[in-house]
Amino acid sequence: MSTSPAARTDLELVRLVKDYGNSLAVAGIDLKIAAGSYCCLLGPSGCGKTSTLRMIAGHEDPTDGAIVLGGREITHLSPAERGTAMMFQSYALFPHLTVLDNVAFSARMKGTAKAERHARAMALLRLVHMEPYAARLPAALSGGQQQRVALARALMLQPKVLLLDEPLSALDPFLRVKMRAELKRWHRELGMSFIHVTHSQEEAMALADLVVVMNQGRIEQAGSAREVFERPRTEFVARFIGAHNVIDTPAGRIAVRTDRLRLTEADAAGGPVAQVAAVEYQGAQVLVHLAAPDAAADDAPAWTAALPDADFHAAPIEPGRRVALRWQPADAHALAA
Ligand SMILES: Nc1ncnc2c1ncn2[C@@H]1O[C@H](COP(=O)(O)OP(=O)(O)OP(=O)(O)O)[C@@H](O)[C@H]1O
Repeated sequence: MSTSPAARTDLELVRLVKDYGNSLAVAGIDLKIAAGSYCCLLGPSGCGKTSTLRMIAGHEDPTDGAIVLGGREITHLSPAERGTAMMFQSYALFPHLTVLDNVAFSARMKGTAKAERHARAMALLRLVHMEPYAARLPAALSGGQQQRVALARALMLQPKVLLLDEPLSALDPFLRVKMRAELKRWHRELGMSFIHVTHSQEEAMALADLVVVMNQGRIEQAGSAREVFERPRTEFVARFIGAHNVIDTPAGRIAVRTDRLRLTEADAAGGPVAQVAAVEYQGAQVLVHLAAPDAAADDAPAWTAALPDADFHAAPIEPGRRVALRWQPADAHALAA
């Protein structure tokens, strides 16, 4: 499905707030999501990502601010009127209805004739490779199959934006990777925006064109996966995305990727010094975990250098050794205070 540029629909959140009284879940966020994007709202438990998604869906009333879809304010419209559809974590299929009737349910509520709604539901089941299961009840499906049906059911509403609340969290790790590829394919084929809530940075990096990192009801950084990974804006983002070191320097706090950190003799002039706490062989690279000089014995290592295996084996480093941390100036990213 492709749309002309004029028909492309942005979703915009304007100073959006959700205050539950005892907790400020979303603290006034501004965000623009281009039509056709795959956006992941990423952050730890309690950061406000589900509240944000539920406000976009119309399942939660914002305390303040606005939600605009394609130039139309939808802040206070009912879920069915706003051009969004939500796929829930639990899939929420009706247990007593067949797969076909589950998918066709919203059209039945709207009074669409049986032949037409069944034809549309079948076409969507074909899209998600579930056509052979149309007559089954949900209990006779695997988790991955139920999820496909839930997706087809959400698509029946012909949304401009599909909202996915932790869609992969109930699946085992093997199926999760498989379904990740499926989500990407469906997104490409359907051309609508997907907004996907996750606490997994790996999932967000694999799927999203736009990664929105949230912390305590605020957006820490929004950008492409590469931007967020290569130039984390804050210490929170650097630590949450992982594979970064946060290092204090005279010029301020910086982030340096673990694969860009190099180790030299500790008596070379200048730079932070560390003690090798542990060495972990990982095949293509070797992780050297480093303790700050003033660390207590049971502190977690402060930094990690991921060294190419050939470099490590050419000059092996033993635990207990004192080393200096080195990096190229271009690999140091200043972090906002
Ligand atoms: N219905 C509610 N009533 C009161 N407080 C709530 C309600 N829903 C969420 N909260 C609080 O708002 C904050 C944000 O919750 P939210 O569910 O949006 O975060 P989240 O990032 O999606 O977390 P999780 O990954 O655990 O679902 C939390 O402190 C939570 O306890």
